Amino acid sequence: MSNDLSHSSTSQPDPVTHTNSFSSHFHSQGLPQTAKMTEARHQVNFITGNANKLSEVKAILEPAISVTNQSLDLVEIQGTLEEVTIDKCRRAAELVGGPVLVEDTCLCFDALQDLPGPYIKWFLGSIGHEGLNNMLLAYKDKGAKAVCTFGYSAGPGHEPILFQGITHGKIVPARGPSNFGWDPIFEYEGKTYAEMDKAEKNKISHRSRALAKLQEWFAKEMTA
Ligand SMILES: O=P(O)(O)OP(=O)(O)OP(=O)(O)OC[C@H]1O[C@@H](n2cnc3c(O)ncnc32)[C@H](O)[C@@H]1O
Ligand SMILES: [Mg+2]
Repeated sequence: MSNDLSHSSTSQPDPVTHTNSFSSHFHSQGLPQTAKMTEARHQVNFITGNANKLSEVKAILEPAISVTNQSLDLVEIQGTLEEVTIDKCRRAAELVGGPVLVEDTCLCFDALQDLPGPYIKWFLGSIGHEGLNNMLLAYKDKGAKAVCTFGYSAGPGHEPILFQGITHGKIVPARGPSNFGWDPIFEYEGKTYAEMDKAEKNKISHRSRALAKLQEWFAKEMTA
């Protein structure tokens, strides 16, 4: 795929186990001391293999926060979207040996109790836009949530902090260019994401809503 930044698989550490409830990871619930940033204040190292995600994150965060990127092939566990992001973030921090930002995107169908959710990549790859529409044929309700969950870790051993953004829309037959994932079948206020220009999508997207929370947190950290 042209938007895939992955080059090769990287050896993975053993899975990290944790006992904390993920709700304590959300930034709105207080900042753990361990999350204080040091020299990485105006910079994040975004670990993703997805070039489209990277370009949206850069468009939204830069120039205030500079974004570097490493494309690592991170294992993604099964679980809730928060569990997936927390685990991904811990693995990334271990592999990189420093501060990291990761992100996991879910597409949740209201009629299907939020499935495919974190497994949307595999559904999209297997059955495509038409198949995803067909999954909802039996239901009147075509509502869907695009959910973006960023995880920031100050480094190995530092608990991830989560920033989540949600945009409600509906699933429609594909309209617009097929450059980025399921953009052509996710409609928000009459336009699919794919029919919007980049700036328009970045104003209302699940990703920009999550990044607004990250920016707010960074701003507080810088004045702390
Ligand atoms: O390396 P990572 O960051 O994990 O990148 P990825 O492409 O594997 O991404 P995810 O694991 O988060 O899987 C999400 C799927 O949804 C797609 N996707 C993510 N954000 C999207 C957006 O804003 N619009 C359309 N499709 C999107 C993406 O291409 C994947 O198929
Ligand atoms: Mg992925």
